Amino acid sequence: MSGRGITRSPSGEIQRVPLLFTAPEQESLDSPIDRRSDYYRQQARQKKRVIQQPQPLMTLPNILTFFRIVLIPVLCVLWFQPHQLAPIACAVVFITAAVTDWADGYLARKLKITSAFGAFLDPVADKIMVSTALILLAATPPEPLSHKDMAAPVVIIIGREITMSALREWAALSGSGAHKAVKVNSLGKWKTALQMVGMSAMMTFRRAEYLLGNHDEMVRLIQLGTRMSLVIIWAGTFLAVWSLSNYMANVWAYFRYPDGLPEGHPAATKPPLPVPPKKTP
Ligand SMILES: O=P(O)(O)OC[C@H](O)CO
Repeated sequence: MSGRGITRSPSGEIQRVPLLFTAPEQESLDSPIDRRSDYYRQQARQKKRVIQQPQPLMTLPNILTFFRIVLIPVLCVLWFQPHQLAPIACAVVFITAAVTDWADGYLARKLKITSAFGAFLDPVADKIMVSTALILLAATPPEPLSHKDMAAPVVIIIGREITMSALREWAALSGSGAHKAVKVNSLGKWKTALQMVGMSAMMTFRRAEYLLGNHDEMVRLIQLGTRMSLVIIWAGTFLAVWSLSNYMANVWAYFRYPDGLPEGHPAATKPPLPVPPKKTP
């Protein structure tokens, strides 16, 4: 039996697929070539097949998240247009995306249509949106900022997002409950909100003298606004590092104490969840 590149024996066991240019006897868990694929194959053998319930995909919150992803190429195309209104159009596109970020979560909770797919897609869309906007701002920094001013927060935030995605993948692959330790928390939401506010403000001030006037006082105000926006982005950068260390601490605590934190542990501030009473038939 076979499907989507996976070959199964009649007994249901996943069969070994030989790697290109590698003799079967060379394949081993210690080989850097195939350590990953062997690991996944072993995991697949060990895991019981879970019956997956069909999940609704095109719910209103998910459509909003998809819309946010569609806005990314729109932002990229608009960014380099020479038209005087292009910078403010970019700001409008980015602010719209930021609003959908708030709206999709709100609607999912309000309409009680949260889904595992939405929980996966939402942070991914945020990461792509934030990283794209940061790269664009670093490529053409608004006056009076330089490339140097933008470089550090951009590198820290994008590095953090890559690490965070890898941490989630690793937690999910461990096959245990560790994925719960990396579920989006309020600190993660605040850091995204702060970054989006900082970037929205910076885009609004970018070349704003075209619309607001080119006299000295106005230019000074616009430049002050741009500097303040950078301060907000730095605050978002600080929260990004803080929330990452928080997620890492959660994962570490999970693997160190899989049965729950011991009494008196500094992180054991929350009371244990009440155990629901067993239903009697
Ligand atoms: O905690 P993160 O980095 O996965 O991000 C949180 C999301 O952006 C919240 O919408």
